[in-house]
Amino acid sequence: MQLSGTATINRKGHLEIGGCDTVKLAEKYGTPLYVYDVALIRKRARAFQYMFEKLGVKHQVAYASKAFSSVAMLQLVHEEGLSLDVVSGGELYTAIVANFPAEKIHFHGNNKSEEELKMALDHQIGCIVVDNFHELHMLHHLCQLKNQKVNILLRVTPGIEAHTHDYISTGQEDSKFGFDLQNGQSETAVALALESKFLNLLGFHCHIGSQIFETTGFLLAARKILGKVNEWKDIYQFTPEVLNLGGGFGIRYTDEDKPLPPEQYVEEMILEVKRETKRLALPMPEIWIEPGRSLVGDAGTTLYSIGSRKEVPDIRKYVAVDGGMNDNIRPALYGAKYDAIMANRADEKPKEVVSIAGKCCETGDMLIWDLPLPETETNDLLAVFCTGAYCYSMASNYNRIPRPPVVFVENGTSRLIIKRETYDDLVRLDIPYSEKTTI
Ligand SMILES: Cc1ncc(COP(=O)(O)O)c(C=O)c1O
Ligand SMILES: N[C@@H](CCCC[NH3+])C(=O)O
Repeated sequence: MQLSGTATINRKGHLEIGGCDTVKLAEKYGTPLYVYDVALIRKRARAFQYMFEKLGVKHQVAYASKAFSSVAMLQLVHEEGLSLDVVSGGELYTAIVANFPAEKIHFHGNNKSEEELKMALDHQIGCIVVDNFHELHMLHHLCQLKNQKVNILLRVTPGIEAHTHDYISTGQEDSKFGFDLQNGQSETAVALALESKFLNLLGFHCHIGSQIFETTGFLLAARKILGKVNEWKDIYQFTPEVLNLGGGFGIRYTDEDKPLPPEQYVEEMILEVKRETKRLALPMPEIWIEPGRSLVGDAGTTLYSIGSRKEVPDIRKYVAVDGGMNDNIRPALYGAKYDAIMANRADEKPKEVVSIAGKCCETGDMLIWDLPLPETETNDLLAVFCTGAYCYSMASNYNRIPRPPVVFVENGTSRLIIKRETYDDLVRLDIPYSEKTTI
């Protein structure tokens, strides 16, 4: 297995990330523990911006904070010059606490509440990505009440089947997201938005899915949208300032995955949009993108302590760790595959094949099937790679298990950025029955 970013194996045979020995990190912070390689996040952030700058194309690279959001993470994202995509009042609140510049925040979601839209307007965020007619009317009305104008993009569904898991495919016609591009919904939305003196229509957004390894779908989406723009331009005297092609760029979880470098996704998109706008004599729009997983996914590693073992003779060896579907729901939810090594004996050759079980009371709580490892012992340290995206952010307290802490490592220094939950945290919102509280 190929190590990512600054990960390496040190002279003691321990996995080291960001110049920090993972065995020491586990001693200091306990396990399970999420460790983020800050240098790798910075590298990815720069890689996504590089081609836009090289080719002189106006752009925004907005980090999709659903992948992993915390105050420190958003501060790092801002330090690297990115914009931000939020998808709920909670993600927006985190951005505000992190002092993220409001004008660089974009608000997504297929069912934003009135309260969430008011919050976005109160903070005068950069752009609201309007998903449906209900939201379009509600936003117009709220702006009218406040006598405030807001920038919007219309999220369109281009009718593209991305080659990925059904649950994370979003560009197909039969989707809960966006205005359909083919059946006239998008055109009606354009007309309504342009009629409103409170909605400043910047352009269009589409997001075709997640963990995508090729550029075809993105290019096809761009062509489809620009084709419609061309049809509508004389009717509405409107051409978009912004074309947002979403996120979804794939990463390597295991050696089976073959993602493209960030620069290639961006370069091909830019060239396609340039070609198509030239062909149709349309003005070149700004291009915005929204990478989530590809900015943080392989920068995250989860450290677990190995506990119990169970052998089913001639069938399987189960090795259990002190976390599982609470801190990484992806194997149970999507059948996602991960790679791992023994962090405290990373220089040893595999001696057995084991299956890594989580500690939840669910048969499906299996993190990795059939993993070659050196002979495992209780208290060995397992490092599961590529857990930076959609692991902490989708973590739960199922079985009343506290969520693990998160540390950033960089240049030999570790820094706690999210504390471990305590048992007290778990009961913090509980109201004892004995108080006879009535609502
Ligand atoms: C609208 C939107 N933008 C961006 C993303 C980020 O996707 P990814 O993490 O695959 O880059 C998502 C999630 O799939 C999304 O729904
Ligand atoms: N949570 C998904 C990605 C969802 C993206 C949201 N649109 C995953 O872990 O792969």
